[in-house]
Amino acid sequence: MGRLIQGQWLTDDKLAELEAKAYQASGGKFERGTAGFRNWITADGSAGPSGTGGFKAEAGRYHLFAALNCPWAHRTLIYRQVKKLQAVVSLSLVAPLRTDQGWVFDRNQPRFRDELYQLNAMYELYLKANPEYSGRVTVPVLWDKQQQTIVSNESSEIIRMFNQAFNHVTGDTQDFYPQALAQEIDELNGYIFHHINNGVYKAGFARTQAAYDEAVTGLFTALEVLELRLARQSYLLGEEITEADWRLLPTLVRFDVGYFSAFKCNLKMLRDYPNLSRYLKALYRVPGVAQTVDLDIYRAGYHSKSPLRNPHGIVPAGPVPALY
Ligand SMILES: N[C@@H](CCC(=O)N[C@@H](CS)C(=O)NCC(=O)O)C(=O)O
Repeated sequence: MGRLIQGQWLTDDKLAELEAKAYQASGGKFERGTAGFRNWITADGSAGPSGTGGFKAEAGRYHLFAALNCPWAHRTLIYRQVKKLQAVVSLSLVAPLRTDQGWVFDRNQPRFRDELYQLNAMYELYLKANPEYSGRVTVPVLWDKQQQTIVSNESSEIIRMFNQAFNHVTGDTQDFYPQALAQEIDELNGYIFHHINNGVYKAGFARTQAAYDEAVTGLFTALEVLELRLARQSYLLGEEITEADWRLLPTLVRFDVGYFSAFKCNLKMLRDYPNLSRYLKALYRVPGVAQTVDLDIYRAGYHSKSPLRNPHGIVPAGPVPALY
């Protein structure tokens, strides 16, 4: 994996000591860091809730860097489809497997080539934005071709920009974050992030039994809560799809093929929940969404070789998911 420290790429062996100290300080719990670039694209270029202004929504100006296997990047890919931004915001996909150089592109596979700058690795993009950058090199990244810098590397904010900043460009006015539901969506997002989106990682990356037990209990309790909620209504907030649904989908769609075995989230499979399964299929059928999903990549990605979790890199054959 590795990380940039003052503009230098450091591989995992050099970082292992640093990381072990962080786990020691947290009692074996996995703790997620925060993203470093937090500007906003707005319809008129005025500043958003954080960062600086100057990022006006314009066709052709911005580029999204994403990984198909990354659930956070997945949100942004979904929004690019459902908000009809394919022709407005261009896209590069990294190869769906992290290496000791972090996320890299693959010139031999057209799907995973960077046509914008012919980059070899994502860290080169971070260095283009800031040659002295220190921190994790994460996807997704929303890039401004005009100012040659990163607008944002925080998926929860990129989807809010995609939700409305480009409406005048695309003519698409669907609103997945309506003002009247904003508070309820935020509260549910917080709950789902803590127990489900990040809950699977807390289970999978735990280094003590207690940390794993806590995460897995929280995760399955939350799934039961949502299962009950979906007995009364089609989507999390009622009969209309909202941001809360789009943020849940990437975790649900990876559950049976990835988290169940690779992260030991195995009290139940997602398919054992009738309402969540029906709900997942309904979201999957929204035009454009299926193109953002690749179960074989998830299965291979979550079971890739890892000295801690899967030393031989054996990819399990099942389960065969029932998505369609
Ligand atoms: N805050 C970020 C987190 C994104 C994130 O953690 N991405 C992972 C891939 S799933 C990543 O790129 N990790 C690289 C690393 O941690 O070095 C977001 O939600 O956009």
